[in-house]
Amino acid sequence: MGHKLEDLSSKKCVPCNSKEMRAMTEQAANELIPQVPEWTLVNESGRLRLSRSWKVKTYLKGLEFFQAVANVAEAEGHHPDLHLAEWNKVKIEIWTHAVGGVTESDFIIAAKINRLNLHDLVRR
Ligand SMILES: C[C@H](O)[C@H](O)[C@H]1CNC2=NC(N)=NC(=O)C2=N1
Repeated sequence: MGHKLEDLSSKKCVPCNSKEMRAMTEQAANELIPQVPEWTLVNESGRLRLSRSWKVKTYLKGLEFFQAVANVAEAEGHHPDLHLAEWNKVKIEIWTHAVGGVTESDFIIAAKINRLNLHDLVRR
């Protein structure tokens, strides 16, 4: 990945309760979004979050997917919202509850999720 203005996936999340934690503006978030392909920025009544959906091969593979994401989340101390609906539809939403919006930590987690090898779990 070279040194493309600090690859997000090689950064660490900062604690959500840290003092310098502030929600990003929509403009700042839009500038970062190209660095997390397939994620979209959604505005839920003024609160920004990152969202991405996948179809998994089986219900159990959905849970395996969640376990892989949970391992990233625990390592970073930053925890995405995990949804599994209609047996094979996984949706992950990431936002910083503590500030009611998105922070760089959310982008870092999204970048790390993008690097998971999900080949065996998701439908093509
Ligand atoms: C103290 C600790 O950092 C906080 O409780 C964390 C845990 N994980 C978290 N995850 C997310 N996504 N948002 C938070 O505000 C948050 N808070």
